Amino acid sequence: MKKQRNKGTVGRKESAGRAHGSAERETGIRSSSKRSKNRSTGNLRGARKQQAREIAGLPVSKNDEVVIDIIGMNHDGEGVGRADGYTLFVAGALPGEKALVKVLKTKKQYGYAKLLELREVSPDRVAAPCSIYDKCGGCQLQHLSYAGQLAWKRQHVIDALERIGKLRVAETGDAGAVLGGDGASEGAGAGTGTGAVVSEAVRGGNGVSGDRAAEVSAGTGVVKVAANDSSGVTTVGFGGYELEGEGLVAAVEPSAHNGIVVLPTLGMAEPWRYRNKAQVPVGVTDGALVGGFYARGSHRIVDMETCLIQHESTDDVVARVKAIGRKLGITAYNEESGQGLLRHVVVKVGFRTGEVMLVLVTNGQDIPHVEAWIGLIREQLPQVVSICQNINTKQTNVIFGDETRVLWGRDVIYDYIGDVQFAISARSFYQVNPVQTEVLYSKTVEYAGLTGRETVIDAYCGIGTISLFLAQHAERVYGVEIVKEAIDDARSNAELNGMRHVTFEVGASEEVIPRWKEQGIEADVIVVDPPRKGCDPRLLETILEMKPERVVYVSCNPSTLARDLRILEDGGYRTVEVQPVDMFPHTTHIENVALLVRK
Ligand SMILES: C[S@@+](CC[C@H](N)C(=O)[O-])C[C@H]1O[C@@H](n2cnc3c(N)ncnc32)[C@H](O)[C@@H]1O
Repeated sequence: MKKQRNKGTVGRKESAGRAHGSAERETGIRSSSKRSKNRSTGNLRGARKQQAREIAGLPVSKNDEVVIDIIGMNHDGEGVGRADGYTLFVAGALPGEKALVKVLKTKKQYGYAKLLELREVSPDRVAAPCSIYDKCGGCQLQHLSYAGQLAWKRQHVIDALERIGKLRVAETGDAGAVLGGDGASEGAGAGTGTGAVVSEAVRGGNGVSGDRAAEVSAGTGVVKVAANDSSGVTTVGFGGYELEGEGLVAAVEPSAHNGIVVLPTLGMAEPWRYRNKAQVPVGVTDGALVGGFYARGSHRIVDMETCLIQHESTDDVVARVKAIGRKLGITAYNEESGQGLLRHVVVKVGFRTGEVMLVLVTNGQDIPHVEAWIGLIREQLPQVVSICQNINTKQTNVIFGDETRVLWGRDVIYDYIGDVQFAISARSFYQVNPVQTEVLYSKTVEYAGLTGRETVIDAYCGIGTISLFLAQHAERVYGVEIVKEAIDDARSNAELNGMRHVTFEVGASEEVIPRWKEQGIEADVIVVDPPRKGCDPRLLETILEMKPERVVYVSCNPSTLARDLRILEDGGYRTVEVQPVDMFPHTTHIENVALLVRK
């Protein structure tokens, strides 16, 4: 039997800004069994629950409604609350909020609850601008202000370094630091530019529980930062960062000279419409061809007209392709039956060049009325310079099949990161946020400290984007990557840019680099950009044996970054600085670049 509340269920969007500060302020647990006494099965159910609770020894059980304080946010972007010391994850709740939640599921160590009503609202809560935010799984943090997102990402990195890497993070000074206006930082963490003073008092009295609490005040407001409880939860309050120029920056100066400086996250001045690639699943709803996104936690396709993190061109291309498909009577692929033709519409956009590639992923070779299709796309979408078909007849979640052919136009589009030109094919990997990629790579080059005379190794080089960026400032660059097609792209991109001093090899970094060492190749700098699982231990061993002056570690996973930094520290390196870069605004992804020098 479903319990009714006088206030209805709130979604993240609805709950935004819905303050209930004057409402009842109890923090106790409301047992669902107690409140169901008027119902026929209530007593029995209550007794069972009571029993289960006693057995499990948990302070709450399923369907209980409790008012809890949200004290942190986990790596999935869910609010973390405590009910009598028991951890509850609550999607859509933010640190600093008090919320009425309903327990959905309990496990021994933690459980999940649904947000019913906000009793106290975080000042960092914003109304998500996207109309489908509640249904789509693409973004997780739109209900948190952008400044709040950046602060949380930085704190998440600090937590990982301290807890997983057992590394010492520099405390930011009593006198504070400076918010940089241009994203530049000088030396180890001393920011330059205009802006506000940032100060952080450790074990500060901002009322947040945890073993470390800090308060940061900036010129534009107050940032409360608190961190760390024993369950690995980051607790953080937000606010007070300033948007200026190219990005949102704040540099923090360490008070002591020891410890790693973790710079404030480099964010985007305009954190919307940043993606250059969309992969839109196509299906049928009520008999009509639709394309959009998979509803959260399912494989049901929901139609979508606009995605606020995609380039504007993408909306237009997808809408017109769907309309043309409907007009020509194209069938949509059905995952369950394996029938139907059109599986995905993939759109790639060159931000700098404006060129667009359209890829129709089909469940079969033949596209009915293909000439009419091409004609209409060309007529309606002049920015499209390449129309490709990729054939995928497998019953799989993998988007692309092995065969790609050009239906019309070129087989690649071009784009630039900085001054380096890249050719992007239907299948080639290319960073999805070109604006922030330039920020990330510029920081990588800065950390590499190149004068033009160095030999650099770029491990896990993909299509050689970092290698070519580095090659503009180095005497020789060696790149290694395990995927052959990526190395083919890397070589053609080197040629495209007339860079002959870059050598690429296919293979595992942990096998190829030791071989290079045996061949007498010595690196002044080694750059690594591994997948989420981090560096292979054999590669770390080889780095320690090769003893480059600097190691620059680009990472998409703070946990494995922290683990690997520990190994490098133990082997004779010192981590000087870590720069979080926001490559994926409104999502929980965190990218970092770290500088290590030989002790
Ligand atoms: C995070 S991506 C980095 C790509 C590239 N540096 C960039 O910025 O676009 C990691 C890359 O490592 C490659 N990879 C995975 N395991 C590898 C290994 N053992 N050795 C070399 N490359 C590997 C993947 O194929 C992928 O291209």
